[in-house]
Amino acid sequence: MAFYLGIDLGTSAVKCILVGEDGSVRGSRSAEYPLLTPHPGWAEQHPQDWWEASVRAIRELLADTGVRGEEVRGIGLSGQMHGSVFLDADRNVVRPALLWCDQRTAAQCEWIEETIGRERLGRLTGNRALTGFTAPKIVWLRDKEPECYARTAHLLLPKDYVRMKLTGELGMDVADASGTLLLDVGKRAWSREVAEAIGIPMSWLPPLFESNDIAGRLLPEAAERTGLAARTPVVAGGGDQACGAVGVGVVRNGIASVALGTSGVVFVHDDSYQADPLLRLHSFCHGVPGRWHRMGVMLSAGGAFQWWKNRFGYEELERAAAEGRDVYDCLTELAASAPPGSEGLLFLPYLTGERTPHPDPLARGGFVGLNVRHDKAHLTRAVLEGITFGLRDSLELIKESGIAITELRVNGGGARSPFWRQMIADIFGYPVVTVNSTDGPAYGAAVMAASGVLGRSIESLCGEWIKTVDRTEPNEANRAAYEPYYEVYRCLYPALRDSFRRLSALAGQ
Ligand SMILES: Nc1ncnc2c1ncn2[C@@H]1O[C@H](COP(=O)(O)OP(=O)(O)O)[C@@H](O)[C@H]1O
Ligand SMILES: O=C(CO)[C@@H](O)[C@H](O)COP(=O)(O)O
Repeated sequence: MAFYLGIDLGTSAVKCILVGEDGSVRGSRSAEYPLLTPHPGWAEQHPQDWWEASVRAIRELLADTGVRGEEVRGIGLSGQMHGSVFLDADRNVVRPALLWCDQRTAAQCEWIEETIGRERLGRLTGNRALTGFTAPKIVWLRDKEPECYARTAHLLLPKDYVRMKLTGELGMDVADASGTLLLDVGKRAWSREVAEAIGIPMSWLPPLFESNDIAGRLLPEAAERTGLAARTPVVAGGGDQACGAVGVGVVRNGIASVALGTSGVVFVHDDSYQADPLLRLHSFCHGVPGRWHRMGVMLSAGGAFQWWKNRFGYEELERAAAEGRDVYDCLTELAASAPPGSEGLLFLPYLTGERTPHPDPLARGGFVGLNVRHDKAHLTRAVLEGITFGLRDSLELIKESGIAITELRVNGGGARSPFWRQMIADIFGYPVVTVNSTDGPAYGAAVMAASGVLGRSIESLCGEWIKTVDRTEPNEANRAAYEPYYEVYRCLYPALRDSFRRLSALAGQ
């Protein structure tokens, strides 16, 4: 049988899956790597760690499944977006990569918008300068580490580094390149005008591909390390949001997806290029050739729930260990014992700053409305509700743009929870659908590989391989109960914005 390997280079781990030619998943394997936070608000990783973890996960996956290297006919890559991999002329890593969730570049974003002009930047790239994006990271390097800047000769995004180790080739797909702020998203080509305006050498920017283009073939040394066959085709792949959307079949107008990973994303497909006139949503190329998408991105969605579990979920951790259950399931069970609205308690999930709809690295979290009746169940439910209200903000921007949505498909770790899926259906007011492929971005990367190797369209493979398995309808009583809470939630950030700034200054952040 022929198999396609999907590699998703996440923020905490790389996940590799093998998909058979009928679309079924034969097996998956993950390998973790550390996240470095040398200063508050900074987030870095060593590209070499990504490569070593990928080698380990692929080897173990082949051993677990008994699939032979020669049976893998194509490889596709998905990855955390925006991270800056700086390479010297010999393709050695110059310094650890700055990641999508790194917040150090507020001054550089301001400088870029002043230098180019926000309106002109929007016209050229479809987007604003946001702290997570790649171009501000390059400007930061020039400002703060001029020796590293002087040694740099090539720029890649995280998964492109792994592809370079697999194939020896430099390259980037237009979906992931959209998050650099250096791409003319409408034309699917580098924007010389932007690069020159902010002084980024065009020679640093690699060749561009569509996600299902074959961007190289496996090197003999990479074949030896991974157990795959030399010369196996490797497609360009895409950023994890585009791959995740393909992985749940969001490849035509009308279907939106909600990704509950560390970040939280509401994603809609666009047949043609449509930038958000006010630049509140990200407007990017899709992983489907000749298609685009818009999305709103929350920085801490699943990440805020993970924080709650790590800091306050010790009883549930113990119970989960004793009963052989998932700690998140114990926490959602606890949350379900409080009513919608958590009896007057709201949670703001901006624990690592925010992007959509409040592009503010200094935004912070909080519980508002606490009273003596509240216990851990209320607080846990409020955390999930606050994250979901934050995602609803992105949905509202999408609706304001006139995009008609008929169905929401969920992916990411949070989508495993039926309780959270019901909450999304109730707060968003749309049916929430899960599909047979639960491996999200890694599955989308495998679809891209099959598309490139077989010469079939991504849409037709999605149509054949991806099926609905569960549908959660909104509960009208809950929906009505949530609505007034959402109205209050929306007022909180504007009211607290200045206090967040003062608190960040007091904490030296
Ligand atoms: N059973 C579950 N119930 C609810 N949320 C969950 C569950 N399992 C995982 N999660 C959430 O999903 C997040 C991880 O999602 P994942 O897609 O693996 O993230 P990433 O790719 O960013 O590492 C966790 O931080 C947690 O918030
Ligand atoms: O910054 C973005 C999208 O713009 C994030 O989606 C990152 O690409 C990684 O997110 P997780 O998959 O780790 O949540």
